Amino acid sequence: MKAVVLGSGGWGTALSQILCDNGHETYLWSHNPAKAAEMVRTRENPLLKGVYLSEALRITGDLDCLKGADLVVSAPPSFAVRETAKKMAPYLTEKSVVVSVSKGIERDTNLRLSQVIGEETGNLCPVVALSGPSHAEEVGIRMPTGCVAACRDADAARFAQDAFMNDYFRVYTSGDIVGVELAGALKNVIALSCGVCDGLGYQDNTKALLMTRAMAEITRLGEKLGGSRQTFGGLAGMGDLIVTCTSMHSRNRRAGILIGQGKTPQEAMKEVGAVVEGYFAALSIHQLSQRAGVEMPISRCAYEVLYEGKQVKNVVTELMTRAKKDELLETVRP
Ligand SMILES: NC(=O)c1ccc[n+]([C@@H]2O[C@H](COP(=O)([O-])OP(=O)(O)OC[C@H]3O[C@@H](n4cnc5c(N)ncnc54)[C@H](O)[C@@H]3O)[C@@H](O)[C@H]2O)c1
Ligand SMILES: O=P(O)(O)OC[C@H](O)CO
Repeated sequence: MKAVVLGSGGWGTALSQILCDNGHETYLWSHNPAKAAEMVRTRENPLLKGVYLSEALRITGDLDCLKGADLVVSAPPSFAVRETAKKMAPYLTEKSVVVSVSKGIERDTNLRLSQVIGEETGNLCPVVALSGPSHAEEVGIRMPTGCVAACRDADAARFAQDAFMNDYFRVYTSGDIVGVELAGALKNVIALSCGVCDGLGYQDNTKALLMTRAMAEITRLGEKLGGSRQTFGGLAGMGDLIVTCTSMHSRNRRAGILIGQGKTPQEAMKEVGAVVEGYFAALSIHQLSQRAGVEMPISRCAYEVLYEGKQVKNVVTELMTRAKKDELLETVRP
């Protein structure tokens, strides 16, 4: 099989290495030809330090590598998914399968990323969402990892499962692409918020409280928008929430730590030096939850800190002193 990965950040690079390990003819495309040339020379990506890229992996800045591709992986930051889909569109056929691995919601349209790709490719071929607890740094060194390949087209989901699965990368299929994509985008804001707790010096009780109540609000919005409740308890939901809220690999969490320590969001993102999707998602989620009439106190507070300059200390007090509620019934005590 011929596979092409578009987007040479840490994640696109780690996934291209999996496809290569699985014996597929694999291309890794960078939108920056100079960066592609440097990776060819060093066999390393500065965004995935310490991972040697095998000689069989073809690294290029030439889009013509898409000619005859069976599998196309869309792996840019979410803000560049539409322009990347535009670039792949002329090369796709009805037999192609696109796998979307970015985690976010498109700004302004609030579309899921598979919907954005579908729009730009005229829904010519199926788009599978691959998501789960999977830091590129660990996949790159072949640590056992699990993800979900979700698509309404079960054959396409199985095609992606077959392409990626091996003895260190386990892939489950799912028909709930809505839930899988939303879970991946929503958890980034919570990972950032968890980092803020760390930055403020709060410890394990606080983070367990935050993660558990975040699951409740993420699931509430996800279900309202058509996702399945079970998905939010699975790898793309709970699994990814755990890994991003607890790992120092997480760019969202690291940005949050810096904000908790007093940096502005812009300073924090600059210092992290890689894409912090939670910053962008906070805005879309705020709009989506307002439109759907779903209460999301943690995500709303993150939005207020990131976009309205609210002080993090005030936000914590506000969250802790909200009206008294029943945990299961979600009702407020009069
Ligand atoms: N890093 C991970 O562990 C991981 C895991 C799962 C999912 N993801 C998701 O994958 C997506 C990409 O993240 P990443 O970690 O690989 O990013 P990264 O921060 O490592 O790198 C971003 C990459 O995007 C490239 N880029 C910038 N503008 C572009 C454009 N207009 N067109 C194409 N490429 C462009 C940059 O050159 C860079 O290579 C994000 O949505 C992220 O949430 C990341
Ligand atoms: O580094 P983060 O916070 O963007 O998280 C990366 C992945 O989503 C982890 O599954």
